[in-house]
Amino acid sequence: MPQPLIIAVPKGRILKEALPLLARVGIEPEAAFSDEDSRALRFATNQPHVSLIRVRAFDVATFVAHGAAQLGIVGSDVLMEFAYSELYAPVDLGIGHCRISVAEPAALAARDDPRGWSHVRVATKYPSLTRRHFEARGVQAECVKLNGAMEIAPLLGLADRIVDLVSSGRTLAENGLVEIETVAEVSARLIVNRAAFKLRAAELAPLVERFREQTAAPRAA
Ligand SMILES: Nc1ncnc2c1ncn2[C@@H]1O[C@H](COP(=O)(O)OP(=O)(O)OP(=O)(O)O)[C@@H](O)[C@H]1O
Ligand SMILES: O=P(O)(O)OC[C@H]1O[C@H](OP(=O)(O)OP(=O)(O)O)[C@H](O)[C@@H]1O
Repeated sequence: MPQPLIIAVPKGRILKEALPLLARVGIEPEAAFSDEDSRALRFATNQPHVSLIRVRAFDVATFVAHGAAQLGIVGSDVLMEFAYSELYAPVDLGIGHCRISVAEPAALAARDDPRGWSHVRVATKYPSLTRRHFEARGVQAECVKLNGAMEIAPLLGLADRIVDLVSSGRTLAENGLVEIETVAEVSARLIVNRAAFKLRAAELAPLVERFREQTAAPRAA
């Protein structure tokens, strides 16, 4: 019997796209996994030694970095924020596409010139990435850390600007904000605990390859 293998996947948006990908790789969770009312956190799969844990997006990286899970699926936004050295991210899964952008109220944007910024106050879920982004162009960023609903912060005077995920742009538009610049393009990645990848190479390397093949493979119509 092989050692237990735990794969961490985020609740929320990526999950919907991740499930068909996992199925193509040959991993199908028990029915309760897709039941949003289920309070269980760990789920069996069609492979007796493989289980899935369903955790918050940022926590996927933490579970895998500490070896509590061997594999995970996580947005590259999370990897850019934490830069865990214990994580190996070998496959861009081509799902969860969006971007991280700087945005500000439309009225401010009308008279603003980003080239003149020397200091900005930014509400964000990504303080580390935000500071690095602005530092690289000589701007000091003072960050107010929020965990969601960043788009309301400028309207209430908490910060002038935000750094957050943008996909359709609808959330920005509905809150009177406009995108000023893109910080990075985002997509979901397969992550592997580096120590596990070395110690269990015979098992994990072919599994990583299957993810790579299924990611590259054309989708059935
Ligand atoms: N609008 C979007 N379009 C595409 N992908 C997105 C979008 N928003 C988030 N993502 C991706 O999905 C991941 C999880 O985002 P989601 O918004 O579902 O989590 P969350 O609700 O903020 O997480 P949590 O509540 O666990 O903190 C993000 O890290 C990002 O990679
Ligand atoms: O450009 P859009 O298509 O409007 O998408 C962007 C929104 O999607 C994400 O939030 P999500 O809806 O996942 O909720 P959250 O605030 O709980 O993270 C992100 O934080 C934005 O608020």
